[in-house]
Amino acid sequence: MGVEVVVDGLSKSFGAQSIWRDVSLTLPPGEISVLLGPSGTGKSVFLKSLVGLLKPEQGKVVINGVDICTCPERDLYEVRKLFGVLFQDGALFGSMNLFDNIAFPLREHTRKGESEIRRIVLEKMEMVGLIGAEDKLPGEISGGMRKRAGLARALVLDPEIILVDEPDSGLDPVRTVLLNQLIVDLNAQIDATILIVTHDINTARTVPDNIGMLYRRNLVMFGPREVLLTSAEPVVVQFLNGRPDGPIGMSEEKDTGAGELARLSELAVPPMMPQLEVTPGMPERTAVRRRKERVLRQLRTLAPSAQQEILKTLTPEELALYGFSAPATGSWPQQAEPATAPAWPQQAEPALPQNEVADVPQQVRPTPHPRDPEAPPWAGKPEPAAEPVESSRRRWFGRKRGEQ
Ligand SMILES: Nc1ncnc2c1ncn2[C@@H]1O[C@H](COP(=O)(O)OP(=O)(O)OP(=O)(O)O)[C@@H](O)[C@H]1O
Repeated sequence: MGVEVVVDGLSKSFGAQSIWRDVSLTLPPGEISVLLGPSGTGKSVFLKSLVGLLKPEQGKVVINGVDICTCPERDLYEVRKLFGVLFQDGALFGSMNLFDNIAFPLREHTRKGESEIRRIVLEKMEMVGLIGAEDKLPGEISGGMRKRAGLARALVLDPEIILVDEPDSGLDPVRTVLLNQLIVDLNAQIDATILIVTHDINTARTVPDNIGMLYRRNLVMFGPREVLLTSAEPVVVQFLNGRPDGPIGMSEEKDTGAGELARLSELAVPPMMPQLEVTPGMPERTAVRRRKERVLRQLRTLAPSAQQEILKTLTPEELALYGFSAPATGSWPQQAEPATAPAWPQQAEPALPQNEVADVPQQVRPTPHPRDPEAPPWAGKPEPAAEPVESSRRRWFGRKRGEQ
């Protein structure tokens, strides 16, 4: 199974330019997460910081107990072996054919013989559908093939963490969906922890288990996909609807007028789309079951709209097991206290320690846009405090790290 990546209080600047500050999130092991954000918000800088290519000034990135921001170079070298990175353009060497490009990390970082290298390279090329293209140069193939070759190269060292920078850039919608399907299938086969950086709405809505969003130098949120995809935060609604009016503008520092926000508040949050399933014949994604257990443990801390979407994914047996009653009329949720601590009948692992449950608020970031009358216009209209939805949204958006 992939390893957990814990990011705690990370801040990065270039000179006087602050890129993002105090970013905290945990990439759950073996799950697929997406980091969204408008252009220039520092998504690629975040990926490079995770793999130790850039050094944040503050905070930690802890992987297998090693803080890669402060560890000695030799420890960083070891931790980096856990990673496979697919850069935007595939980052292939133009003068090498695909076979040699994909074999490169094996020849550089291992002592494997050429026959073993050949076996591994062909296995990975088959996984990404590139068998037969071994002798092609990167300049002779399409953008989609280059991405797949980059993915094959990212896989040859059997990574436990895969970082993917904008898999959709330069691809048509069909190739994008095919690449997304490939990533989901790969996750089923190797159970690696995957983080995808993108601004493609369709990818965000269909691929990940968890979604985060960077905006104005802050991590607006990070958590189960249902939270962001049902959020009514103006910046999220604008982004998911791909609208010109709203807090996001050509300039990062755009001010939003009241009229724009009013138009935005009339927009519906797009309905949830089903998550991509693995291709028939592939192994199941074991991360799906682990995630379900994890998310159900934190269910009551989530916004009601997210709770509803999560409960809809449960079978009647799971509803009964977790102490939720099925809706009589199709309205959700009818949530009761679970009779017992959640436990799957087939669960082999011991019950989680208490503090693991207490970790949940670390996923819940305070909003940089507090909804009060003093807030700037882009923060949106304050809603009546008595509304249960609002109070629950405050619980999701307004919680400080460490608060229960
Ligand atoms: N090595 C660097 N030195 C100085 N500034 C940098 C460096 N790398 C990135 N930046 C700056 O950091 C900011 C964020 O860049 P980044 O590429 O991470 O954004 P992004 O969110 O990935 O954008 P896009 O979605 O357009 O790819 C930009 O202003 C960029 O100019």
